[in-house]
Amino acid sequence: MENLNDCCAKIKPCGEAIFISSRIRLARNLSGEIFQTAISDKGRTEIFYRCQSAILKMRKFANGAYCNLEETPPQTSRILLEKNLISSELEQGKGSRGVFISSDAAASVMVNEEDHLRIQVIEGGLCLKALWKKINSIDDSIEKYLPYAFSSRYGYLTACPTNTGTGMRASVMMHLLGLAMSDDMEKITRGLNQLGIVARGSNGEGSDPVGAFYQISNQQTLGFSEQDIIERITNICVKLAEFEQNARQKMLEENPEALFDKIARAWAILESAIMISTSEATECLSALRLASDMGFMPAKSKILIDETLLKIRPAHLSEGKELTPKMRDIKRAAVLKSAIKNLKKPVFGSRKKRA
Ligand SMILES: Nc1ncnc2c1ncn2[C@@H]1O[C@H](COP(=O)(O)OP(=O)(O)OP(=O)(O)O)[C@@H](O)[C@H]1O
Repeated sequence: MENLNDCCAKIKPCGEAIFISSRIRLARNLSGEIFQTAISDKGRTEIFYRCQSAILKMRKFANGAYCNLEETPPQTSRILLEKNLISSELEQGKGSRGVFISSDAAASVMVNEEDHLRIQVIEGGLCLKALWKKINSIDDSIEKYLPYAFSSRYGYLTACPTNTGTGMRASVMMHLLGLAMSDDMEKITRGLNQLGIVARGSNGEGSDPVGAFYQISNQQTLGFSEQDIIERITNICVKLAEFEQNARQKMLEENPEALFDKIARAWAILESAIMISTSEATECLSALRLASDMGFMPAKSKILIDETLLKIRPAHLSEGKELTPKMRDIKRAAVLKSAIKNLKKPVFGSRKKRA
């Protein structure tokens, strides 16, 4: 089995433009077993070991890394959370629970989260169709060893009824700063809800869309096939990206001063702050991301910007040390100052015709 840190190091931001990353997760439970919400500690531990033995029969997980969250220091589990390898529900949960990470770090299986199993795959860009093939094959392999709770009428049975059916959430993380700056996101979010789609913040359920990073995913899992859901989310995300491009273009034509001011201020803050919070830093980096997309900074700046967005998050910043919030804010400002030195300052005179 691989070392957890080496495995995590394989996760690298890829500097995509509007479509940052795609994710599919499947919620699965073992047939005849009590759901997490009502199970005893002993029952939870038994489920954990049953799942562990099945998952480790697959080479990609046996050669990957494994983390038992009951025995893991919070600094390590926070790193896994910040890398999106686990959810906050698993991180904050109690009792026997853990995560198995594949050798390429692109797939992970959480055990004893809200459901007995939460299988997930993540990749950069808009690629839900390819991810579906991948996760479907992982799901089939696990099912060879673990019989799933399944009803021919309802589909996969889950701890929360909102996941029953396919048990699938397909999501795309998008950078929608143009729409957010034009105050259109509230209207769009309402429209999406009417279509059974939800726009969450970048940290998932209940999180704020700091920096206009939105995660677009399906709300409905019952009555549709997996392919239908994937096609629907893909089409909607393509449409949203079109709206975003239009919002950027409109801003440039009708109110360039506001756009340039936002970017210039972001640069100035990152260059000179003495202490800075994660959310303020994320907002500023988000503005530079937009500058890079719109041709005011080199396109390749996005790789460094995305790496920095991860580096400034609390657990990554602390590097295993106990830092107070103030110490973190001071260190974050220093990290940003040095990152900025490797970027070209935005120039507003020259730009590509269209982002
Ligand atoms: N497209 C994506 N790219 C990268 N990370 C993602 C993406 N979608 C979700 N995530 C991450 O996955 C984690 C869980 O997200 P979320 O809470 O929305 O879903 P869930 O736990 O699968 O669903 P549910 O709310 O139904 O239990 C979060 O940390 C979130 O940042």
